[in-house]
Amino acid sequence: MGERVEPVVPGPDLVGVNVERPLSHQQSSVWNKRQQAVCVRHAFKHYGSKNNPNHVLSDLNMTVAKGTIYGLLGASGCGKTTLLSCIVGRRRLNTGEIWVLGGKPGTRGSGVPGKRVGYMPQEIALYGEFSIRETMLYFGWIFGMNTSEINDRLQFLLNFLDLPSQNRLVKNLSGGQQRRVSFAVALMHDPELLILDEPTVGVDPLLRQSIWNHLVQITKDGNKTVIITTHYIEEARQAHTIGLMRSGKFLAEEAPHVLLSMYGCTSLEDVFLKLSRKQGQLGGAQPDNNISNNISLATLNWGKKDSVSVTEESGVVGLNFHQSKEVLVQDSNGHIDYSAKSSTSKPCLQETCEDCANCSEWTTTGKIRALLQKNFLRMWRNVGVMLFIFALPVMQVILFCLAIGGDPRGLKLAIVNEEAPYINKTFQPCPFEFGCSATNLSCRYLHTVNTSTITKVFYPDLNSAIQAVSRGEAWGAMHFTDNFTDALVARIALGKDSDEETLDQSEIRVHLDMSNQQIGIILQRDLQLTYQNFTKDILRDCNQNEELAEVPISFKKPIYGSNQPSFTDFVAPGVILTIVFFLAVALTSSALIIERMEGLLDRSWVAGVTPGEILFSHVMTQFVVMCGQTALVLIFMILVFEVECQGDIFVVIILTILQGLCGMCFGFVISAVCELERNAIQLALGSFYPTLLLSGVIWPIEGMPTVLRYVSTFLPLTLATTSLRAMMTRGWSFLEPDVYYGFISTIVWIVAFLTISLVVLRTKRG
Ligand SMILES: Nc1ncnc2c1ncn2[C@@H]1O[C@H](COP(=O)(O)OP(=O)(O)OP(=O)(O)O)[C@@H](O)[C@H]1O
Repeated sequence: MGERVEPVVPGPDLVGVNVERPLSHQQSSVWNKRQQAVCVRHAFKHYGSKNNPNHVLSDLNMTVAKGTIYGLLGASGCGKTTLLSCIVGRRRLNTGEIWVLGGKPGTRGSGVPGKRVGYMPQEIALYGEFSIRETMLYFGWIFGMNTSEINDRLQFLLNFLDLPSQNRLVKNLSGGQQRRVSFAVALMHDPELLILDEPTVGVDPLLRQSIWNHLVQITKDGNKTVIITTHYIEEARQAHTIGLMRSGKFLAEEAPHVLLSMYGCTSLEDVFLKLSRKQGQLGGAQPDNNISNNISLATLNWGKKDSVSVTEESGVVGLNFHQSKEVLVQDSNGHIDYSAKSSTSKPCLQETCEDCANCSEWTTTGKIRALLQKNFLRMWRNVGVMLFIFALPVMQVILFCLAIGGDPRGLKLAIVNEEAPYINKTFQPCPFEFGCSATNLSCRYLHTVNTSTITKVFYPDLNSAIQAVSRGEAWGAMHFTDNFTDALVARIALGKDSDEETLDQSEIRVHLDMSNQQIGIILQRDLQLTYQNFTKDILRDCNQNEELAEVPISFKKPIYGSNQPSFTDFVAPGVILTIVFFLAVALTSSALIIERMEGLLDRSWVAGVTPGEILFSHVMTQFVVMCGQTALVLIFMILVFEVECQGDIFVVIILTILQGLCGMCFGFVISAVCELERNAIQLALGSFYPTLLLSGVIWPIEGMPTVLRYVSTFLPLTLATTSLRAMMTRGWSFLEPDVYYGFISTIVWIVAFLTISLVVLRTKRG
């Protein structure tokens, strides 16, 4: 008994076939060094609220020895991925402790998450538009490798995993090839701990075998550890230890051959079923205490010449080492120790983290460089989308300038002129010789009407004209009585002494369709102006002072703007900011969601990239795009369509860029808050109209009820719009409060949005 017994683990030679493989001397000595790669104690984790929690991990204990393969098995939804994400520092336990490679995940200097861990998530989690080489370069840089190291490793992985040409785009690879690339990414930096979440799902048997072969290979020297989940229970025979998980606990944590022998089963699936039934009967995870009696049988039946040398500290230990009160430990003399010592009370072996010294070399700058290159490459690869991103603001400006602010033209006016004769129902045009003695003043008035705005349509009687308006054929009906001229002359001559009939007959009667306020007001304005011009003409012809026709208010040269203000000039500043703000929202609102849904964000977190670094890289990338968009918007608005800009163009540009930045940050908030892309789109679109309506872009906020006006002031676009309007239309400098309030408000919003995004991202990261 004193002679050394070689431990045995099932070999990798055939997938699903239990072939025993003696451990190397080196490996077994490593196991005996009591090194733990991962140690989990009393782990509790739930999702959902405290009132309605979904308990996923309940008092779970796990020990993974260094230099071993640990197969994590269990039914779908039992909590495997959750456990792994806690191990890699993606999520935090509610209670309990986790030690990984001698440190606590997420703590400074632990290297986890970070380069000490290689993680292959369940999803493919690759950038489809990247080639295999670009994918490897990106992840290599993230892990602080230099390009020549990456190239060397890439060549090895291409050969080893039988990958196609390194220049093939990931999206054009088959599902199996993509999985292999994803596996290669996890192996890229040769991590100490490899965590593989179902790497063999949907993979053909040959490839599965080669994956397992490699895992066995890399753990051989005892320095690398692998935790792997799989639904193909039988393939896990090749692991050194198996953790059978159910309802958030381990039913057993044991070497596969021991499990098979102990339960007298020929397949691990049967063991799992047996244990699950047992757990069901017991109503918990406590295993059968009598099971230890089978252990001697198990060990006796094991192998032809070997017995199982299991040590508590190796991680390849007795039945349910951490779950039961029974501990199977074989002493140096080969005696099995059944002492009822609960392993759950055993603390994790805390070692110093020797390899963390070089963790600090792995700088934020390197990661940000990789993230920036990745973001720009993604943009470049989607060049069609990029062109659209730049064409969109130009299109919006062109459409705005062409469609908004112009005076309506060709407005039909139904005219009934009882003074003008009809011959055979055909209108007899008015004579054009208008002298002072001209008898037909209604014709003269009509002649003065601005024909580009108003199109005159003549009707024989008032009734048919009004019906035309009712049918929508004209915007108004204008009626002159049959003795309009005489009555008007008498009215002018008699003045205040005019009788009722004279006043009535000299009136130009207009019945307008006022359903469209803009058109109604324009018609009123034009008809009144026409009357002013008409009376001026007459007075001039009759050698009278034509100024008598003027309304005695004189509008001098305006202090700001012109006497004929354009609606375009009023709306343009708000429209510039709205376009830049919401384009930036559109650019960023789904940026993180897409990465999150594709599992890429998870991969980045585990690689040790922080939320701040991710946000910063996105801000930088989108900022470049946004500057281009801002330039195009301002060039088209100011240079091409000659929208008035009285102020300092440099300050105008700065404010516009800041608003774009503000929109980007708002987009990041949406992206961080929303789980699904469609929710992000809904939120972005849903915020567009309220912001547009309440920010004084299309209507002065002075027209709003007081409360709404107050609310409006605190929106990101309101003060900025007022500021830009003041600069563009009044030419005010930055020193005016109206101007600098816009800057202050924008900067405050940027900081607020960035803070919210960071907090939400950190919370979601766990
Ligand atoms: N982010 C989350 N929010 C709420 N519940 C979650 C979340 N992630 C997982 N769950 C729930 O936790 C439980 C365990 O999920 P987990 O993904 O860990 O299981 P799993 O064993 O990995 O499953 P599978 O083998 O199918 O991948 C499931 O009921 C799942 O619905």
